Amino acid sequence: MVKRYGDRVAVDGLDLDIRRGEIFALLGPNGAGKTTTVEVLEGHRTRDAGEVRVLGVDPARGGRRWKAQLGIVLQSGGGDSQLSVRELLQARAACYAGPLDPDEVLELVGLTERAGARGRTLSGGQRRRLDVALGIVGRPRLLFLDEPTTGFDPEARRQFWALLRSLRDLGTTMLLTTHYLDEAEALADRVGVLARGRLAEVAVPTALGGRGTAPAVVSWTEDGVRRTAETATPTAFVQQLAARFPGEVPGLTVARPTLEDVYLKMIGEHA
Ligand SMILES: Nc1ncnc2c1ncn2[C@@H]1O[C@H](COP(=O)(O)OP(=O)(O)OP(=O)(O)O)[C@@H](O)[C@H]1O
Repeated sequence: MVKRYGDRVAVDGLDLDIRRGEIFALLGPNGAGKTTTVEVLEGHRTRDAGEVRVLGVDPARGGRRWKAQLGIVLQSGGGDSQLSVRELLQARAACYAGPLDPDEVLELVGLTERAGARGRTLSGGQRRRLDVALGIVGRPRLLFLDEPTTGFDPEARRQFWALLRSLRDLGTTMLLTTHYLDEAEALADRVGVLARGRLAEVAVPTALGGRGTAPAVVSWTEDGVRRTAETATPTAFVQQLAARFPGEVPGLTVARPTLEDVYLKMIGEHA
């Protein structure tokens, strides 16, 4: 898929398959083309070239029945309304042929106690939950989430992850964009890294950038100095190291590259 804005190529030959029932995280620096990609898939933007199918349909030609199978979690859709949380959700549910029960959705996103509150009196995290509730009440087969947990406190983020996992268990396919690599690691079945409108790599989070086979870094403190060594056989290395010390090896850690490490390296190479 190709998308240009004037002479600027925002998406440059993207080739991507998202599997039914998976959570796919699209990563990439600001301006990499994530939002543009998602908007083309949603049918909100036209593309300049390439073939795109979403639930078997070209988004440029998708009709109402196709649209009704998509859920889109926008950045704060209902937050400013005078309507109550329940009324907003009931109004949205009425747009669909086979919606979920609005009260069950409130329960699922943890907003039951705020059902009577006006949208604008919700906290930031509660608004985001409402955004998700609005996105899923139509029982979508495919859910798009654009940076869903921005502004969440750590506990709310964990709860939100659990919510997305339970949606996956119900069979919902999800495409999310995020700048939080821990979020991608915790949630995604696969991640794709976009850099300058091109896909640098698609992999399961534990294998991205050769992470699964990368050497381990062993660190310890010896004679008051912090030492590190890279090794493909950390177990043998630590055994030898342990033999040199009478008890515990001071400050011992064994680490593999984090998702953030490989991501930053990948982005650097594609800059
Ligand atoms: N409507 C537009 N008109 C012109 N250029 C645009 C438009 N929308 C996006 N762009 C450009 O296209 C490129 C990709 O933007 P896009 O918003 O898709 O990136 P992104 O990966 O979602 O970034 P972010 O992480 O900041 O949300 C950027 O260079 C951006 O300036």
